[in-house]
Amino acid sequence: MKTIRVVAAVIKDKNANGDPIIFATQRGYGDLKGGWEFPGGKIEEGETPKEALRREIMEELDTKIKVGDLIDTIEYDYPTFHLSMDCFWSEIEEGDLVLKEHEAAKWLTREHLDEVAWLPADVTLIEKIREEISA
Ligand SMILES: Nc1nc2c([nH]c(=O)n2[C@H]2C[C@H](O)[C@@H](COP(=O)(O)OP(=O)(O)OP(=O)(O)O)O2)c(=O)[nH]1
Repeated sequence: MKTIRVVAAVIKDKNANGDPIIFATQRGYGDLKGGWEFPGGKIEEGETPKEALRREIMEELDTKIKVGDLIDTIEYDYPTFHLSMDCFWSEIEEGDLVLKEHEAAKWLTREHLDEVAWLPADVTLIEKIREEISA
């Protein structure tokens, strides 16, 4: 089975109460349309994962991000390909997260992480995020 290498940004901020919030986006096209994910996409030849992520977020959301630590690399078998996805904590550096390709987006607090229908590959990542922002 072919492997697709993807990078995803878990963009973190704080709400008015000072609670951490995470930016989730809903896929606007393709087989997985309607599913919720973290913005990002495929790594192109010659790019490092972090470079790929900055490029993707600029293309999809017209926003510059600062890419921080790796949260996890998700390995998941879809029916037609294997996904290997590096997921990074990220912060907005400049821009307003304009939805250029996605259908919708939401900021979620820890308590509301289960409110959206995540893509199947993202479910274990959500558990990890929940643990990491509980501190
Ligand atoms: N960006 C992103 N992709 C995810 C997540 N979870 C998950 O299973 N994926 C899958 C969906 C896609 O098959 C692949 C990402 O590729 P992509 O965003 O370039 O999607 P695509 O194939 O529609 O893009 P394109 O070639 O048409 O530009 O990874 C996630 O949280 N974020």
